[in-house]
Amino acid sequence: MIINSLPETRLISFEDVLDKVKKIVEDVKERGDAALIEYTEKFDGIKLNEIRVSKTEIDNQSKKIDNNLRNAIEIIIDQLKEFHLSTMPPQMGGGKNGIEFGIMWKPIEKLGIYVPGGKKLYPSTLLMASIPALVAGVKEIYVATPTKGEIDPAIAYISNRLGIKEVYKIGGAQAISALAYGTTSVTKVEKIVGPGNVYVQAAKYLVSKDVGIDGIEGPTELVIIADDSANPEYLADDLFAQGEHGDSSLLVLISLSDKIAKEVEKRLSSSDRKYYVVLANDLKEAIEYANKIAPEHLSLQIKCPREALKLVKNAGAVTLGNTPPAIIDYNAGPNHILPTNGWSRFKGGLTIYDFIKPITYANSSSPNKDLINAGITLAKYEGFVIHAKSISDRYE
Ligand SMILES: NC(=O)c1ccc[n+]([C@@H]2O[C@H](COP(=O)([O-])OP(=O)(O)OC[C@H]3O[C@@H](n4cnc5c(N)ncnc54)[C@H](O)[C@@H]3O)[C@@H](O)[C@H]2O)c1
Ligand SMILES: N[C@H](CO)Cc1c[nH]c[nH+]1
Ligand SMILES: [Zn+2]
Repeated sequence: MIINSLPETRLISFEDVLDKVKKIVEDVKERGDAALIEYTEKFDGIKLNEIRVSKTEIDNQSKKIDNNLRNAIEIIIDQLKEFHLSTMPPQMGGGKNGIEFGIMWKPIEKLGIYVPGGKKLYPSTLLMASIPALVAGVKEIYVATPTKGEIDPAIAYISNRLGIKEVYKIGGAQAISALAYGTTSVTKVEKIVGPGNVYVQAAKYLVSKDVGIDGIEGPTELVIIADDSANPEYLADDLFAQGEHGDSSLLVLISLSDKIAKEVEKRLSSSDRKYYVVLANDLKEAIEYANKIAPEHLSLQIKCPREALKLVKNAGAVTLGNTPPAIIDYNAGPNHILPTNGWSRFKGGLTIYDFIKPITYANSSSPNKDLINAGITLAKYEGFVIHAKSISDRYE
């Protein structure tokens, strides 16, 4: 179905399932493994003997991938590492008025990664989350992913290759609750990252009062801005491609050309899912529309993508010109774990900064007198006389 207006809302929002998910999260928190086993049978149709994947299963499944896939994974590991290494924070800090100040970046100790696996397989997501985590120095990574019985061979291979500590055969809200609160089989973590459907994201939202989360990365979103230089076949391919994730994907074409819009619509009409196709009067208006949607993926298939890039305010990741958005999903370097539901208004995709914490410090034996007095004055103004005394006793 083609809709010739901008989307007003996302196709499915996690608010629609919050009540249901809350029950699952609380049940797992209370009953642990028993609840995990029940929900996995109910939602994934799998009777689990063991929640944690054994080392033997990981080793045996790893061996099932062929050389071609193994080489592809190695090339992608290299590419992602290079990108994330290029974003490492420089040494920061300095001093003023006799105070030495600085910042120390420390990795999160125990990290949980959710790797989706309901409708499709996502070993690529395991790479996208674990590589920046490892570059950032995270030592213990725990992975939850729904299975069809045995662990997927590529996920098993990557887990071995990257030294993932434990892998659990659980998905959905129950997996998020288990990582957040711990069960007999599942290790409690400090932070949970990773994309997934609305159940997964609603659960992340609910547990975020107790553990860190990376944000909301729900059903895939793609907005393309195209002009008459774009290839209608590529445009349709890109929309179809992100539609592969499921019916909840939000797919939007903002066209500066009536002819291109019509040609793409012709191609899309063979599909029975929702596409939004709208015309914009000029590039400025097209970018305004995109900024308002604040999509996960933004593709600028126009003559002057670099100029347009400067006007982009809200997007998870942007591909320029003919670059296919799917290259971000697999092998460009930047992350495919990206904010959805308009969250790109205030956050970006996953980077090493999701895995390190800044710990600031200050040190001084003889600060400048005016600075000392400024602190004492403000402390007294606030009524914190002992704060003031603790400063003046040292330095006055
Ligand atoms: N934004 C991003 O960065 C990004 C990246 C990759 C994938 N994605 C998105 O991740 C999603 C993956 O979704 P998926 O469903 O294939 O896999 P998933 O692993 O996210 O979800 C599967 C789990 O959902 C739970 N579930 C399914 N139906 C349920 C129901 N009726 N009630 C309660 N729980 C239920 C089950 O527990 C199941 O294990 C897609 O929407 C895709 O677009 C987003
Ligand atoms: N497009 C997804 C992010 O929304 C990422 C992905 C993984 N595999 C294929 N695509
Ligand atoms: Zn994709």
